[in-house]
Amino acid sequence: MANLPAQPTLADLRREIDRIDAAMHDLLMERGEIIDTLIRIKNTQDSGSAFRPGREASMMRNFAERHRGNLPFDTVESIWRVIISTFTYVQAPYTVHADVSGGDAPMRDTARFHFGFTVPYMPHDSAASVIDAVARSAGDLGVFRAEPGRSAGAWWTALTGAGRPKIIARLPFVERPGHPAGTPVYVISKPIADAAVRDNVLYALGVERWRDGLQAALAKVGATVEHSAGEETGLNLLVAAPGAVSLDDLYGVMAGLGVGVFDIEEIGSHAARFRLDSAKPRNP
Ligand SMILES: O=C(O)C(=O)C[C@]1(C(=O)O)C=C[C@@H](O)C=C1
Repeated sequence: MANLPAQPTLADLRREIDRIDAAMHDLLMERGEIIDTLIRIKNTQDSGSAFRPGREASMMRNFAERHRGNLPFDTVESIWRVIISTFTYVQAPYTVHADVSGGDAPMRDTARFHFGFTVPYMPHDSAASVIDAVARSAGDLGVFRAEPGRSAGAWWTALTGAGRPKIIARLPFVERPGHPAGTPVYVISKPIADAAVRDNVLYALGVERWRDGLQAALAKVGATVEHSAGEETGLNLLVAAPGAVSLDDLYGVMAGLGVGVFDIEEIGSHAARFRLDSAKPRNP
């Protein structure tokens, strides 16, 4: 407000708004020049994907922590999600494939909020079809609803095996009551070696059957059952555990319960969720 007289006119204020808008536009174009150099440094074209979920999570955390004033944080988050996702796309074009078997509207809102409109959105009628599309692509992303019971079948078992797509993020990074695109989703991509954030690790756990006390026993090591699906061969679980928990710890939990395990495989990892407890903007 340094350039304004004590009693500004509407024209004075609009001049200031024009000055700020031009500065923001200049800064975004300058950001684009940095991205041009970053493409060479990161060798994005070789790996096929520029997505770095750990970096994105920490950027969003910083914005949530520093935000002040009357602009709703929803707007800040959506603007920067679009900036970051679009600059990811500028580095290496990708499509977002979404499993809309639980409804198209929430997935479309989520995809547009987190990836904007420049990045193509492709709906699929099953998780299997999303995983297949990502597996066949160079650097596409897939999104599934992360809420229990919202996706049919043990879709996560298709993520097992070296070279198969893996979960690389859980969105939104910043959780809060009344989030405008609050549907929690897992994001998958082909494995990106230097992109993994291991705050939370996800496992496909195949057991012979459900056993009372299974959730309580997993909770003792900080693990949770996120999804479960029964099949003729047994029960498939999608288990989330803190990064410090090892495969041996999980085998130990199952052995302690006397539950036979036929498979435990890591199927990805993601950054710890960050909670913003009030959706209201904080005042300066
Ligand atoms: O930091 C990087 O590695 C980038 O590619 C830059 C950038 C960004 O635009 O800020 C874009 C994509 C990544 O997912 C993270 C951040």
